[in-house]
Amino acid sequence: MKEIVIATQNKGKIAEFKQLFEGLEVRSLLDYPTIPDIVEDGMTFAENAAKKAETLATYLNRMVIADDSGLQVDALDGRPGVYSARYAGPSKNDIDNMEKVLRELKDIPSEDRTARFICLIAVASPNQETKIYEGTCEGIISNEARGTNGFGYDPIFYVPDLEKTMAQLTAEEKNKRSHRANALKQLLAHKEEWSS
Ligand SMILES: O=P(O)(O)OP(=O)(O)OP(=O)(O)OC[C@H]1O[C@@H](n2cnc3c(O)ncnc32)[C@H](O)[C@@H]1O
Ligand SMILES: [Mg+2]
Repeated sequence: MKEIVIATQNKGKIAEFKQLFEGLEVRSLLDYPTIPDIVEDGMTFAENAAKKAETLATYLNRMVIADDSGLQVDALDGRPGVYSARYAGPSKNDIDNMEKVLRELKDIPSEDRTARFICLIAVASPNQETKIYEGTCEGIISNEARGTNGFGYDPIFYVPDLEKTMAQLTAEEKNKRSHRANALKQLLAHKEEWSS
């Protein structure tokens, strides 16, 4: 395998997958601008990941992977969850999304600000059953945004054992422990299930 296609338009994810799949050519939806938007109308990360991977796999007639991911905050009953990208509205603005979470947690003490990132990676190939792998990463929602690395909710996601937010980690540090890295480890550990 020389090339991997990932059904995502998210530049933050693409940059991480390029590092995680070191040595492989990584292509994404940004390389296929004529493909219509894939509507993420699933109730779960798994459904959305499968839909993104299967849509592009059918279109390109080849194996494609997709990542559906998000933030789950315990004090918010799991929100933003599958709505993470559009939590503060359809413009998918990271700052607005973080501000909304911080506002909703305003009166919540740090011991009750537990949260996790979740990533579901789907592998789809024409005429084959889609396989799904999961990774998580535990943390605490900080009181303010800190750091400029990464993307999405990284500046408000505090990693207790490193005493930094995810956005204060280098790409290498994030890629050692992230939900995406953990899902990818599962995918690679079960290669026999999807490679043919
Ligand atoms: O669907 P694609 O095109 O892959 O891009 P997207 O940004 O819409 O991606 P999702 O539908 O999977 O939504 C995931 C959202 O969850 C957040 N998120 C996911 N992984 C993250 C990470 O590693 N760090 C911070 N936030 C993350 C971020 O807000 C993403 O936009
Ligand atoms: Mg999306």
